[in-house]
Amino acid sequence: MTVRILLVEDDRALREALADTLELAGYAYRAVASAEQALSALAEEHFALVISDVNMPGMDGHALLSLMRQRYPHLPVLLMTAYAAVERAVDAIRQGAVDYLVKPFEAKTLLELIARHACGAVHDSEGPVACEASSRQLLALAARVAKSDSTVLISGESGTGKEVLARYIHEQSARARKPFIAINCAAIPDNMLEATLFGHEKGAFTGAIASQPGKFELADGGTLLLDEISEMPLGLQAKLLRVLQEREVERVGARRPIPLDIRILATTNRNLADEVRDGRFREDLFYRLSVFPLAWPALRERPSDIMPLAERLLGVHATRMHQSVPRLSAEAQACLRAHTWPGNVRELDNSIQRALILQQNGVIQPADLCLDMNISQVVVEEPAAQTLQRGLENDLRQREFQLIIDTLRAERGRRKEAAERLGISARTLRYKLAQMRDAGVDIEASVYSAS
Ligand SMILES: Nc1ncnc2c1ncn2[C@@H]1O[C@H](COP(=O)(O)OP(=O)(O)OP(=O)(O)O)[C@@H](O)[C@H]1O
Repeated sequence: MTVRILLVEDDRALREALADTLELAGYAYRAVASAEQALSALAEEHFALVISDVNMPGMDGHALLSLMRQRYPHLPVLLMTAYAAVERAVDAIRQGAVDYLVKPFEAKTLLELIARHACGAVHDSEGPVACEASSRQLLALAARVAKSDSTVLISGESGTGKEVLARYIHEQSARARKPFIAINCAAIPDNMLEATLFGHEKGAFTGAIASQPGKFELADGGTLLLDEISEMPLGLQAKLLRVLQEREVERVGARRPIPLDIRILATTNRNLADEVRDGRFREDLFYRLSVFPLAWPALRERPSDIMPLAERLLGVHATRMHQSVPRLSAEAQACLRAHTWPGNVRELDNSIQRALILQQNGVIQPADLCLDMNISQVVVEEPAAQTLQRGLENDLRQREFQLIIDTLRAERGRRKEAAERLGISARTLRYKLAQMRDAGVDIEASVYSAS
């Protein structure tokens, strides 16, 4: 999934610093110094997102934004504004910018906004969706470990996407053109698991009317995924350990070992170390499998993945159902963001599929998602655009408040210095602090509390 970003900033030092941030985070980008150059770049290639400064000589960021809105209505634009121009940021959002950043900002803030806005546009691309910073890191790590032949143990709650990650490792490996075989250890009865994995010779047991290769042999040259490995009976664990050590397999009822060239991946939604401690999982096998452990966090711990995943799943299922892709209403989006997703991505997947069936007129409403939550908490009784506008303005105010608190903290409460740092007069700062008090912010407590 390559996300290409256009960066527009006239200040050379800042442009280079931002470009470094993008590069380190693994984004492809093109950096230009003016709005005019940005328009030529846009005419030449496709970008998933534009990040633009507002104050630039020649055409400014607002003029660039309105031109982009006309020419590329679906292209998300993030504006970077100076503190003093915060009021205009509200205009920018009205004009169609997806968000704005108040300078100076931290790299982390920039990357979070990119994740939120650039990745949603890629629902038709391949590979796992990973927009939250932690997910991107996990995927980058998986891509690196894929190049080796190391055994990987993927852990995570049910439905977090462990199998998706396993496939990704296979596809990124030198074995990509060879088979990927997955077997769910929990879904096969104990007495069948051995023959299914190892294969059997004719007559090895009642009903074995012909010889049959096992999953290990079928995966030869490729990758074998042992899903829910914690459910494997202890006796079989010993046999599996032998296969991993010897790199050969013996069919049930056979004498001759068959050499194997396979890579093993395993998943678990239990804590395997606990299973070892309680005597349900062999310690030696645990160490052999977890040469390289990878853990998918629960979906609620990676909120920036929710919307991009919802968009991807909408695209996938709508195409499968020969339907055009409906839009998620602002209220439905708020519901998706607010839900805690105990069933992780699988629950989101189910919810999107239900919504595709229930939606009317190409717009998904909260009720169509059938989430087990109190929808009235999320839906405000006012038109969607107004709700959204109010949300953005609140968000903007929150960030302004936070910036003031952070600056006061950095200046150890000295107002004059803080005002200077913020680029506003001491009077404006007084006025803003009064506004904050009115809004219920305990300024002293916030500034002097441990951060
Ligand atoms: N990062 C992702 N990008 C795209 N789709 C995903 C992603 N993660 C999960 N999915 C989708 O969510 C569903 C559940 O994923 P998956 O089967 O990989 O989860 P799991 O952790 O292996 O679940 P279980 O523990 O129940 O076996 C699948 O339909 C999968 O396509």
